[in-house]
Amino acid sequence: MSAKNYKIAVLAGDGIGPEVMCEALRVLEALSLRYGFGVTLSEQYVGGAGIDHAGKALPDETLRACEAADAILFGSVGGPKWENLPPNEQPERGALLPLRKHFGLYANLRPGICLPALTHASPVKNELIEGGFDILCVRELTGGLYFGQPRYRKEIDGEDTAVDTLVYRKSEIERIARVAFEAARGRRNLLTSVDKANVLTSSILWRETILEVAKDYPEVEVRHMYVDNAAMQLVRNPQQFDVLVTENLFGDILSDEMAMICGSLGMLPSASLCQGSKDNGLFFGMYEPSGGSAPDIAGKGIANPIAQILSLGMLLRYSLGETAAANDIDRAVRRVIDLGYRTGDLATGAPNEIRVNTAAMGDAIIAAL
Ligand SMILES: NC(=O)C1=CN([C@@H]2O[C@H](COP(=O)(O)OP(=O)(O)OC[C@H]3O[C@@H](n4cnc5c(N)ncnc54)[C@H](O)[C@@H]3O)[C@@H](O)[C@H]2O)C=CC1
Ligand SMILES: CC(C)CC(=O)C(=O)O
Ligand SMILES: [Mg+2]
Repeated sequence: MSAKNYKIAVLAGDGIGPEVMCEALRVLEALSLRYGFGVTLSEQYVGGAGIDHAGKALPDETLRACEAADAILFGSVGGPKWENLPPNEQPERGALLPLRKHFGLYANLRPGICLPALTHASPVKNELIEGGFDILCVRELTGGLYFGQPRYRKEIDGEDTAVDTLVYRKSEIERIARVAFEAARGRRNLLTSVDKANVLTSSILWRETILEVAKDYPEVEVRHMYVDNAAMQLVRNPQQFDVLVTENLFGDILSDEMAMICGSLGMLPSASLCQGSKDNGLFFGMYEPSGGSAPDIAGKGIANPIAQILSLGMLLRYSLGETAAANDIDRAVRRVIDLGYRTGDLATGAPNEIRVNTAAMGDAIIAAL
């Protein structure tokens, strides 16, 4: 039994964020009792909630709480209420991206696991994914189009014109490549690097750098794939992938596709980790579902809390080193899915399904821990 006390900044955010966060915190409480570790939560406003309560998307107090924490558990931000604000004040550009940049969270791990019992919830033909599949998307998170400068909108030659810049430094590609190769080494030793090297100069550098880093990992087979083909191959034959590494925008898009072929965006967690590890092999990180605030279902109590709960599992594993507790979460989620528990996003109408809302899915997972 450990006698540790961990500090976690909890940023539930907007839309379904608070609803799914509530279930993750109940799971955390159950695990802290089971394993005897203490948790001090600092619950803070972020995103639209930050704007409404403190006048900006990332209030100073929220940032300070994150800086003081061992890890950040994040919900989601954004929604129609705030989308007409100036772009840099909106929840996404005013809070989420600055948090990623501030903490240098360049390595975004998105595990897309299609559990065998969920193949029927996937839009992919079932004969193509019999037995499920397991893909790890390693997305570069602090570079590329989302951060590149210059970025502006102004009148040029009498016409309203907008510019975003896709820029990557070699060192940024190299460090994400190493994360991906290390991950592949512990899995099926297969790395697919996704780029657009037939068109983009940044992708040519990306591909060259991947090949250079590959020399340090001779046991890992490297495949290169253009992003348009990758989008198609994911629905044609997802089982061909093991680890997939790609730049920020491509990873954003492909990971939503990956989530859906696993059954639902509500299943896909994520870990965003910073450079290097603490002395003990653990990382500072921010953990959040891969999806957004889902305004279309927010406030109804029907969102799937699994992505948030699995994100908590990643936090326990990568930032706190509470491996047994993390394993309990993964096992419990598999068990409730095997037992037939389904929120609306996963339901197919099969006779053995037990339709549940957000809270009841939380109850089922806690009971299965
Ligand atoms: N990390 C974050 O905070 C992110 C925020 N956003 C923001 O979220 C807002 C909505 O964006 P959308 O493009 O609609 O994407 P979204 O990911 O919020 O929703 C897409 C679809 O997936 C469904 N969905 C997502 N999570 C679900 C869950 N846990 N359970 C059941 N269904 C779920 C939604 O109901 C919707 O039909 C926008 O303001 C966007 O900028 C989007 C992505 C990530
Ligand atoms: C606002 C976006 C950059 C967030 C997003 O879509 C993501 O992280 O997947
Ligand atoms: Mg996204």
